[in-house]
Amino acid sequence: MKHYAIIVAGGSGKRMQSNVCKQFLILNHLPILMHTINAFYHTIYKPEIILVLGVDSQGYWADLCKEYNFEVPHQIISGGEQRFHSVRNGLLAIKDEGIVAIHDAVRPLVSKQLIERMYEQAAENGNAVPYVKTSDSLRQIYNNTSKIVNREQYVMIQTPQTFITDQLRKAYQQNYKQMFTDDASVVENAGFRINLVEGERNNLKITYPEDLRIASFLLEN
Ligand SMILES: Nc1ccn([C@@H]2O[C@H](COP(=O)(O)OP(=O)(O)OP(=O)(O)O)[C@@H](O)[C@H]2O)c(=O)n1
Ligand SMILES: C[C@](O)(CO)[C@H](O)COP(=O)(O)O
Repeated sequence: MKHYAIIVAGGSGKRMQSNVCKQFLILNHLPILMHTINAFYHTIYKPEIILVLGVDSQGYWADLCKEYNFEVPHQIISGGEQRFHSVRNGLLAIKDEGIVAIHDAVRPLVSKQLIERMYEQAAENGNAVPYVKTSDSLRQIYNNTSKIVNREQYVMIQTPQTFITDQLRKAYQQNYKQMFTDDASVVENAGFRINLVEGERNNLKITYPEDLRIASFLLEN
């Protein structure tokens, strides 16, 4: 069975408010995206890596690879308007059957153990989607007010979300919907049951400036 990793790095990082797209920012001496690709490359599965990049970023990435002597083999595919379109473009580059992990470029702290667990669980169950419980209380907002909800009924979803190619290909034939904020939502809407697997608290998504400082601390400790 072949193993693939689609790393989506086609976003512009508006919430980070930096001049350089956040996936290229330096985290403890290495661009975030290189940490992320290395994490997959160093697993026992050594997946074929498909890197989805915005057309405007591809030259910059080539320069970074030279500057950092980055030699992990990867195929570059152009991104799309939304994350959904970027994933779909990456998926079109996969011709064989296998297991595909889809991962946000901006989750560089993902562990080797979590990636391997996701591939194993997807092989057994068709898909695997990592989650963590919330330690905060949750409220639902409506009509200018809010109401407490039962937090035991909610979990927070991470990546790598991992699927057998058959499920992903069927799911990504659908047209884009606003509710498709991740791959599990696309696959579920195509009629497949989602298999939740425990994720990792450290597997944070670098979204806001303070996340970069937290990630830097976690990497060093
Ligand atoms: N059209 C898009 C949009 C997002 N992504 C990727 O999807 C991941 C998760 O998205 P997010 O954290 O929202 O990144 P951005 O869209 O870049 O950030 P923002 O929403 O703040 O602009 C990121 O690795 C991002 O590069 C992508 O490949 N293609
Ligand atoms: C895919 C994801 O990281 C799962 O938590 C999340 O849905 C991405 O959301 P974003 O708003 O595109 O960052």
